[in-house]
Amino acid sequence: MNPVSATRAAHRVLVLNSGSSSVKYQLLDMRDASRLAAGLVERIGEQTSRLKHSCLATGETREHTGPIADHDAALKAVAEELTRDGLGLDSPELAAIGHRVVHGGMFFTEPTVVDDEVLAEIERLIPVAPLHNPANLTGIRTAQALRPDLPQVAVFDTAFHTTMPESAARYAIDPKTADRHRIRRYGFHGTSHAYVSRETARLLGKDPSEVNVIVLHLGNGASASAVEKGRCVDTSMGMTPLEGLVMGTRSGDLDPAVIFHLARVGGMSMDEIDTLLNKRSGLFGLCGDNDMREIRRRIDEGDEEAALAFDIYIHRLKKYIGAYYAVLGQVDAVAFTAGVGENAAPVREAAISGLAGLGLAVDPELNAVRADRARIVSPKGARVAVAVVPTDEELEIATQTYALVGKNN
Ligand SMILES: Nc1ncnc2c1ncn2[C@@H]1O[C@H](COP(=O)(O)OP(=O)(O)O)[C@@H](O)[C@H]1O
Ligand SMILES: CC(=O)OP(=O)(O)O
Ligand SMILES: [Mg+2]
Repeated sequence: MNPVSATRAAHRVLVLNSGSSSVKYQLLDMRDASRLAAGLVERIGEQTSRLKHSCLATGETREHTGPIADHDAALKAVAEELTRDGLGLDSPELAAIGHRVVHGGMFFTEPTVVDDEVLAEIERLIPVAPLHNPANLTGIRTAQALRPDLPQVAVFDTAFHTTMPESAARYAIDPKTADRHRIRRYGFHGTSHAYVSRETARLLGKDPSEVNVIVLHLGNGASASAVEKGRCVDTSMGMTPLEGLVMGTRSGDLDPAVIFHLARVGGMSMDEIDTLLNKRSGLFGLCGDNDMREIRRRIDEGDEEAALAFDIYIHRLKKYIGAYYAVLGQVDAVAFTAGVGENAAPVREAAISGLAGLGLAVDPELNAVRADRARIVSPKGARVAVAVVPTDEELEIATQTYALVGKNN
């Protein structure tokens, strides 16, 4: 902890992680990085929206169901919950509000205090992040309206990946066309990849500058990254969060000609294809379920459709582990994180199986342990560690926000 910050009157940070139909939030006390309140608003825009709020100080949890029309209404509902706990946004103890912004393009390589120019640039990037950036913008604008005097800080999913070499970031298309339309690999989930690669180094008792890590962020959206001595050198998501691994509802990698074929021969419109690949593909498209828990349950009951979806998911994951092994040349750890990575032991086991030639294995007993802490699940003395490292995007956003606001004070 920084002793200067400990004496600051304003030491709380509210973090807003606005997704396309949800808002996750946390209020943290940055003197010890403890969580004061946390919650989630889901299914925004539907009749059955749900707000789940926990106050860590009192141990109280509240849940409301009912229509929440948009992100603006969602944020106002969150502000009311915080006020009920005596943690309202009007508190002088609040130092800043940190926002996850999914697409920062090439422009934003670091967390940034929001001003009109920053807002305009996030807005210009909407065409390459149509599901995410509009929600992030609404979050920022509503927060500004509630506390116009407070610094609003944007923390970009893309920032950690801006260290990628051109050989990894460029697609093999004519550079003039690419530059005109800002087509390149940006990568996403960067806050998570940064946090998890650092925590993995810590777990190994090393400095991040001493280790090479393959991070597998497997949530609803999923991405892999190759992190060399603390810097990202490749990642599986591309210009948008559609490329790469098989995800909950997104296809990941696909022959681009499939799109021409669906349009020309299948008679589908571009919007229909977009919806198909982003919202009705991946695990959901393959077997009708996007939740790994449900897929495992079906497999246990002998469901072949679910088993094939699982195999396709694992095959893609294994390919990326191999690819990033080759990109890095030497690997110290493979780290599994996010909802699936942290909880689904069969996914870790299947993805690593058969990779003993690369020095990779999981110990079945260690892998079966359920715990919230970072841990190694490879056999003792293995050449490469396989680790489970819980991600904490909200803590990372709060830390970056507080550091920036402190610098500017
Ligand atoms: N116990 C579990 N076993 C297997 N999968 C799980 C478990 N808990 C959560 N998951 C998976 O995690 C996913 C959500 O991950 P999360 O990182 O919260 O995603 P996101 O932040 O993208 O919404 C769920 O869809 C589910 O598939
Ligand atoms: C960028 C991205 O895919 O985010 P999420 O996993 O939250 O959808
Ligand atoms: Mg997530």
